[in-house]
Amino acid sequence: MPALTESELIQIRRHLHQIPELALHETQTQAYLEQVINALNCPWLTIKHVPAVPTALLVRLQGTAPRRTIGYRTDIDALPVTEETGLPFASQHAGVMHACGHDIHMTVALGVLAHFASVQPRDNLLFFFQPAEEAEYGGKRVFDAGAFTGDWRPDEFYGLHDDPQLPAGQIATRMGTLFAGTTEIHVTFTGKSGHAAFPQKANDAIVAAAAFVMQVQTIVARNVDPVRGGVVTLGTFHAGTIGNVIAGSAHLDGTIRAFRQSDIEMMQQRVRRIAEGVGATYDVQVALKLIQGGYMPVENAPAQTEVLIDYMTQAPDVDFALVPPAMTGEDFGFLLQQFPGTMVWLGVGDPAHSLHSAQLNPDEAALMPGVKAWVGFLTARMEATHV
Ligand SMILES: CC(=O)N[C@@H](CCC[C@H](N)C(=O)O)C(=O)O
Repeated sequence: MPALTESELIQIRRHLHQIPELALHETQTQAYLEQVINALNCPWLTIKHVPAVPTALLVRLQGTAPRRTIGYRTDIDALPVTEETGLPFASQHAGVMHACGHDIHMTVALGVLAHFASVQPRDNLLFFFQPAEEAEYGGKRVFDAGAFTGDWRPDEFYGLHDDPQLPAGQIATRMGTLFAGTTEIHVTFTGKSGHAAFPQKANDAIVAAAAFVMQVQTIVARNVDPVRGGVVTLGTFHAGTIGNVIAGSAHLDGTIRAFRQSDIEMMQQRVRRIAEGVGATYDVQVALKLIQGGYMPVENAPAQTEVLIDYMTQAPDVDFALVPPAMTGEDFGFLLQQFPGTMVWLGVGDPAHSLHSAQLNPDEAALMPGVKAWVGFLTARMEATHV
């Protein structure tokens, strides 16, 4: 049974692109992945489901002479973004889009899996199709459900994320920290609604929330070591119904980011203190939730990353670059705390658009080089005598 051709990869990617689903709701995506995997008809392949996280999918390939189990993880969820690409294969799910390129990630994973379903690997391979990367920390949920135990325990774990700023097909990573750790901010300020003409009879939640927005900007400016950096972004602000009614409540969502866990904890503490201060100053009630879940900093493990960089640098058909760390988050950071391994970027050549853009249009020319780089690396890794 042959591995997937470039046109088959493109067909798969376009199908996945049309059926994006939000975190923990990836039922159609999971069914399609299983359909493609079952069609491989591979006798050394086993599929496992995780009842506690029903949209997760684990696939194990039995090795011929295994000395270890090598894990490869891809995320499968999408974002609440309304697609604006105008592509003929654009999202068919209103308000949901693969705006972070997880359709590309899944397709590369299927390409690698299909190769080792046609050429039995020497070591065992574990493919993890992970729900809920953008929110709800699916990697940690599946780990906590005990899915990575016994024969399903990887000795090392690898994964990729696409990067529109890099040329299509380029692989890029670094030793040490690749991505930030993050914490979601969810906060509601509750005051008292009333007539716009009588502010003295009401308590304006928008004014309190606006003060919060401005004050948290001081965290990066005044509390974080400027050499290390950090991010506090509030991405939503919902309040009020009409211009002549004072809003009784305001809800905001955002994210805290830094490369060190100690900085993240300090920033969480500052957000908490500022929210409490705003509550006291403006006499509003504050309901604050800070959720880190599994979004730990993504730390590439020294031994595996050195081997990977050596391979990618020397492989004649791999375009490889060393890159600085980025403030993107990834719950693969949690899995890399449990199992040593490496995350890389895969360039998808769309520099006009960032990840999470409604117009993101990754170049499909990245698919085959992505598959080949991983097949080459995993094959070399399985031939190596050292662990
Ligand atoms: C690669 C990527 O874009 N990941 C997301 C992860 C989000 C984590 C969490 N929901 C948060 O918002 O902090 C990212 O936004 O970086």
